[in-house]
Amino acid sequence: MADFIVAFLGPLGTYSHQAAHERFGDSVKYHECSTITGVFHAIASSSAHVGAIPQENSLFGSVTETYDALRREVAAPGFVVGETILSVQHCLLVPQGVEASQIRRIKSHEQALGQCAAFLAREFPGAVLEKVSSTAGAAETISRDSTTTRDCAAICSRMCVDVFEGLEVLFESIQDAQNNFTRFYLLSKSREHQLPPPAAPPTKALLWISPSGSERITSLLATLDLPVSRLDRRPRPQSSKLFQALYFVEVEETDATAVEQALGRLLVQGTEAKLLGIW
Ligand SMILES: O=C(O)C(=O)C[C@]1(C(=O)O)C=C[C@@H](O)C=C1
Repeated sequence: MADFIVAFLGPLGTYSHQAAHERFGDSVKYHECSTITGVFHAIASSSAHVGAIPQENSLFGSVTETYDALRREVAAPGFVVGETILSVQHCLLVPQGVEASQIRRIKSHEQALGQCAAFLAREFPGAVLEKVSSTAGAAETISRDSTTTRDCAAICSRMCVDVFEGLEVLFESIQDAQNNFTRFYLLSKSREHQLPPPAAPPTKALLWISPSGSERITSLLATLDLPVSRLDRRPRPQSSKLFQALYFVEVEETDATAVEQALGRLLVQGTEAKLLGIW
């Protein structure tokens, strides 16, 4: 298993890193990427066997960058072969010695800023919120600049205090509800790639469907006739029709044969659709 490589949104200390480590442990190699889209590229270029990709948070909802990467990669390799769920507890980290009254800017991933919106409005109503590529990336920046920049904080995991020098925790568990979970897709280059240890028979699947001008998503879902558990809609700007969309459809309590037959029913009637994952 030593040469099984898992890609994640880095640097070390992100929730993606923790989710990957909880799922795969120490027996695999890890490959850091600087963006979520970079994780897709690592899979497509075979730099990694599997990527851990944040898909949905229980407080803030769908991870837009992931759906946009899935949308752009519709023609590229990449297949969801599993999922893993992580409990997310955010901290506010500052350079050592900095007090709350000094903070003017707060950096984090947009998901983390969104999950802490009530805390930020209550404690730091005047602060500038800066979106960066990851929570640990925010911690890395304030650590690197900590001697010169004393008005900046990062929202990230407590683990970042141990990963980056010169930081301390100012507030703990600052997300808008105690129960906060992020679900990650495990993306592989192809359907044939099995996850270690060998997976149980699949019960879930992900497809995209792009209704043409005359098709309605409701009738396409009726044709699909599978137990749909979630539906996400993203724009499809390259199409000729204004506001044309792609629908990401997740189904559960199903099996591979039922999914393939359902997809076949859409394709045979000329609907654009593709299987993006089965696990
Ligand atoms: O920035 C990180 O630490 C990530 O792993 C990304 C991410 C996300 O995109 O949702 C993962 C889990 C948390 O919900 C916050 C951020």
